[in-house]
Amino acid sequence: MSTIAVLGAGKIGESLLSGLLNAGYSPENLLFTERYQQRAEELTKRYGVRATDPPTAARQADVLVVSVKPQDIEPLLDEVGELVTPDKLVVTLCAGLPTSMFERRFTSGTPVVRVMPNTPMLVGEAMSAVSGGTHATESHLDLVEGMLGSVGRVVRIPEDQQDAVTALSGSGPAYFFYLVEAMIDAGILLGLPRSVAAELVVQSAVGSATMLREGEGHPVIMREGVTSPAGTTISGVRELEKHGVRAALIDAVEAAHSRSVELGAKHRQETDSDGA
Ligand SMILES: NC(=O)C1=CN([C@@H]2O[C@H](COP(=O)(O)OP(=O)(O)OC[C@H]3O[C@@H](n4cnc5c(N)ncnc54)[C@H](OP(=O)(O)O)[C@@H]3O)[C@@H](O)[C@H]2O)C=CC1
Ligand SMILES: O=C(O)[C@@H]1CCC=N1
Repeated sequence: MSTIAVLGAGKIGESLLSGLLNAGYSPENLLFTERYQQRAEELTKRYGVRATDPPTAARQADVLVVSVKPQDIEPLLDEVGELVTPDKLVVTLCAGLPTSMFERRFTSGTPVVRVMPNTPMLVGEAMSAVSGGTHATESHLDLVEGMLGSVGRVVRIPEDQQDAVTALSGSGPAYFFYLVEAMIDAGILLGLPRSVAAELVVQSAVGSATMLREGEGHPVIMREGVTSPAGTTISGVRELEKHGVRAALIDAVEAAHSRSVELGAKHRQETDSDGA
């Protein structure tokens, strides 16, 4: 089995480590790097996975998963760039950053696969979208799809759709959590104990998500099924429309898309000026 190193075990890096262990990956086949010793020790204690430094990870692992913030990418690439050779596979989870930027920094021919996952990976329910760079072959993509398929669902997309995916499913869980948070507040306003409000809202979210995934209908049909003539739901829906919640959600996703494009802009310009 390939050895996988997670470079930057923050929120998504930890979710990946945890998801892979839950899916049956052996701790011996996993490595991670973290900047702070205390965080590294905590993760090793929690997961039994070995911490190391980025150059050692680059030498020892077959698959390098880059999961630092886009703003932190340069120092990491300075540290490992020359050690990354075409026998390795680089998987980047970084929002906005194009595969071409990584390819320029590693030995020529190194395969790079760009992935946008999301944090439900922690519970084996990630949504991940995968795009191959110039040197990624079908077998590299298969390997990445196998790895991410063990922690959720995977789609393959052209790289120019990655900023849209980042805005929709990469950031998406935050919008669902926001909605749940607001609904729990509403329950509290109506006098329900917090724990009861939370249970009611979370189970309603799980039930609705299961219907969306397993049912055959469109979300509009499912919403109509809840909305009785002259009933309670239509009074609530009218308020959502009055407050422009649909437009606000569309604007939110569009703003996240713009930010993803912005995070990659500098690196795309460098690639263009290199004539790559
Ligand atoms: N969170 C999410 O839901 C998702 C995130 N992503 C992408 O994943 C990446 C990480 O995001 P997220 O997990 O939220 O961010 P975090 O800040 O939680 O995680 C990044 C981790 O990398 C560490 N780090 C930074 N530089 C280095 C380095 N040179 N060597 C080792 N470790 C380093 C950071 O340490 P320190 O704490 O010291 O900064 C931090 O622990 C981003 O590029 C983001 O776009 C993609 C999909 C979803
Ligand atoms: O907020 C972010 O930038 C990252 C990318 C997608 C989800 N979290």
